[in-house]
Amino acid sequence: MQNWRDWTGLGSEQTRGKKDWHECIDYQKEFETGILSGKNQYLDDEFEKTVNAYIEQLENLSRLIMSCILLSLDLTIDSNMMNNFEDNFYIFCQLFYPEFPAESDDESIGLGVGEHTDYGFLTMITADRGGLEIEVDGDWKEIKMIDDYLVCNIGDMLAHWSGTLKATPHRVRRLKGARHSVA
Ligand SMILES: O=C(O)CCC(=O)C(=O)O
Ligand SMILES: [Fe+2]
Repeated sequence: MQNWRDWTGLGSEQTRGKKDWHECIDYQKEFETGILSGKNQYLDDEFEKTVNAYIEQLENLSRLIMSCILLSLDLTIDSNMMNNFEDNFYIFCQLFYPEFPAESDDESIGLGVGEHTDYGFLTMITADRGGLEIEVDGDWKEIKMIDDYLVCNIGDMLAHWSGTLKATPHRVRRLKGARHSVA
């Protein structure tokens, strides 16, 4: 494991004391020095190009969404305001959820991902099938995954920074069959 830029095995991540039933590979914005320094690890050069092209698109989309959110908060968008979002940080996760073992009575295992809010500003999710649920007024609602669409969740930092927006509580339920997502 190099500064969390690596593979995390099944059950190594926990939410609320329960093992999450997924494995993941994390990539982060790279820094030369400091606590977040470290290099991402890619399968090969071609894969590195693909991942970075996708991340660049997500960064552009995030800035666009942030400018819409600023407008909705009645904030004047000037270049100073948007500069705050130039020097960004991201974590890009490829997640694999294997089929949940039907017979398992292991109480240490929770869900695909247990209930949580993300700690960042925005999270963009795409997946090859459903399973993601968000909490609305105390009920869990399944999010339908639609081809060519992304799900965008508000994270703790944006909730705190805006003072009015709410971070989206979400989870991934136990699944029959495998699921892949990127977030
Ligand atoms: O796989 C998903 O749909 C969501 C993953 C997630 O909540 C996370 O990585 O924080
Ligand atoms: Fe999340």
